[in-house]
Amino acid sequence: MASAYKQVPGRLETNRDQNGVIQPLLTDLYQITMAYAYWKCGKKDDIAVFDLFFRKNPFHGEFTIFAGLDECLKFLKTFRYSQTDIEYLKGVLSPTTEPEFFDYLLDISPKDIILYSIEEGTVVFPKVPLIRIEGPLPMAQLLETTLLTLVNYSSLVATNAARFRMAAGPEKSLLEFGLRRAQGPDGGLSASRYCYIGGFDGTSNVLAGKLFNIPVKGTHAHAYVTAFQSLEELKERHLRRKGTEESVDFIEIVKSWLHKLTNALGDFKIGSQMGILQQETSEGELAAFASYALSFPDGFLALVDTYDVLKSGIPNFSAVALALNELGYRSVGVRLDSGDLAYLSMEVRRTFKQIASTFDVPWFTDQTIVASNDINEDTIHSLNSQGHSINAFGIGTHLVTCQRQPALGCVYKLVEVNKKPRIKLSEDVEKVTIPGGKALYRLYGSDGHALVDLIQRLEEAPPTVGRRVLCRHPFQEAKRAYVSPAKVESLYKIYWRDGEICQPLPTLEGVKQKAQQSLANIRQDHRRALNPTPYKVSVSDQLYNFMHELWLSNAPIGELS
Ligand SMILES: Nc1ncnc2c1ncn2[C@@H]1O[C@H](COP(=O)(O)OP(=O)(O)OP(=O)(O)O)[C@@H](O)[C@H]1O
Ligand SMILES: O=P(O)(O)OC[C@H]1O[C@H](OP(=O)(O)OP(=O)(O)O)[C@H](O)[C@@H]1O
Ligand SMILES: O=C(O)c1cccnc1
Ligand SMILES: [Mg+2]
Repeated sequence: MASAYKQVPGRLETNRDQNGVIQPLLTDLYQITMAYAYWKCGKKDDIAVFDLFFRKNPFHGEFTIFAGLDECLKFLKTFRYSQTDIEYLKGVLSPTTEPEFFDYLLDISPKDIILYSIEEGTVVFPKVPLIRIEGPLPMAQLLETTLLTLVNYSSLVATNAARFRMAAGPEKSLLEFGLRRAQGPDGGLSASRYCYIGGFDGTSNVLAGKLFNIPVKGTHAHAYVTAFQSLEELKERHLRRKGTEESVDFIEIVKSWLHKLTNALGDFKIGSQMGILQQETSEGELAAFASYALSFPDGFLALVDTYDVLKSGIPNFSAVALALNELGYRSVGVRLDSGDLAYLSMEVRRTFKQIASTFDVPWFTDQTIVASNDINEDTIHSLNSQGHSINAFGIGTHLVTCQRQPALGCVYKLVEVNKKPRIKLSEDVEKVTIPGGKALYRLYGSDGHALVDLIQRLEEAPPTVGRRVLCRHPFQEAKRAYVSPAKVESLYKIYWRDGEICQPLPTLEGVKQKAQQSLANIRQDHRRALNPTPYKVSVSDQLYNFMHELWLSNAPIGELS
């Protein structure tokens, strides 16, 4: 896998990686057949404008995080058909294809393309072009599928991650555990990268950590626990007292702590049982925990649900943690991977508190409780309403597969050719495109929150602070409002021109921060999980009239008989 990623040396980017699978042939065949037909009928130098946008926010929500731009730009930077690509295409296209077309393809590059885009990480809304591509029609057409594949899943999973973050709140640690359940290795890598942008703190995916500089984190699996049956199996039993050369028999200390715990907490009602009883703990589990602690005395975190969380996992974990403490090490906590996570986390916390006061180890109360097991956004909301004591969530399947909505419907539509606007009509009004190249502004109210996104024609003067501007619903005539913005933000920048990236690109960390800031700028009611308020996306009066005139002139008048 690592070799699928290659270093891309660049003027503005250093140490950035590009996924080797992203190349000009990673597209749909029809892009190439259309390019041929454009070329053959004399349209190769026509100048086209395409908009990339989506029509509906995912997950019954009212916002989306725009992601994938960095990869789109790297795709432009490396876009070249290789000799073997051309040989392959010669075998795929019809034998009647003129040979000069293949010379044209061999030579083609995005040097005459201009790419305008919203900044990666920005909160975006339906109908708003996220990216605008201007340039020779065949080249602009050839970019469609690849740009869509780079933006669609990235934005979807970043949005999903942002929703999990909002559900969990800013204090909880969120770890992405999805690689094993993702849609293939590339889906897994993309998920790790874009979940980080959306607000996760780390991933268990080691390659993602290396490639994208994301913190890698993890615990251990049930296999590690079931690999042990008794303390006798442990070949290594010794641990150094922290900061000294003194080596002591750690296993003896662990055993004595289990004794102390069962003596002291014999009457402590934990769950439905009357106390911690040594005969109910699993010795194999104790051996697994002790041996893991010997390997990671400063980072000990145990998976406690293999046999019975309250009767075995927690007593065994506590014995090992207190033995570590006796030698100067601080354990980290536990992971719960089954059962009622609200109830168990509360019982575990209560037990930690009791142990903390019984043995005068106040820090023990705050040992980390990680929860995992098929967690989705609703589970987190439900846990919040029940009350729980979980500090960190490990989330895989539902996060990376975006179970609630597996695709964001981003599309790429032609809106202008040779300065002449194009409109795509549809029975479904929502599918009618907004013609021509457009400018985009986010207008803010005096409380600092975004009020509306305003799309204008390029030749219009930008809205200005304090000056009333008419914002119209793009399709419903009666829906319109005046806005006097307290702040106006122009959302497009040119990222690609003259064959190179022409903006400094933020780091992944920068994009992550942008996402959080941008989310904070929209009102809470747009962000809430249940029945959020739609954010307004409007067009200027001039654009409204322009598009509706074009609509009428393109819609054939029927004849009834
Ligand atoms: N308190 C809770 N409130 C709501 N959902 C919960 C709560 N606790 C756990 N869950 C969720 O309920 C589901 C329980 O799934 P399931 O019954 O398959 O697992 P389990 O029996 O606990 O564990 P396993 O089968 O993995 O041993 C999981 O999706 C989990 O995230
Ligand atoms: O549940 P997810 O959100 O996908 O999170 C990832 C899961 O991966 C591991 O399970 P494992 O593969 O060991 O299988 P399990 O379901 O039997 O625990 C881990 O214990 C989590 O439960
Ligand atoms: O580190 C973990 O606990 C982990 C990693 C991947 C999947 N499930 C759990
Ligand atoms: Mg599991």
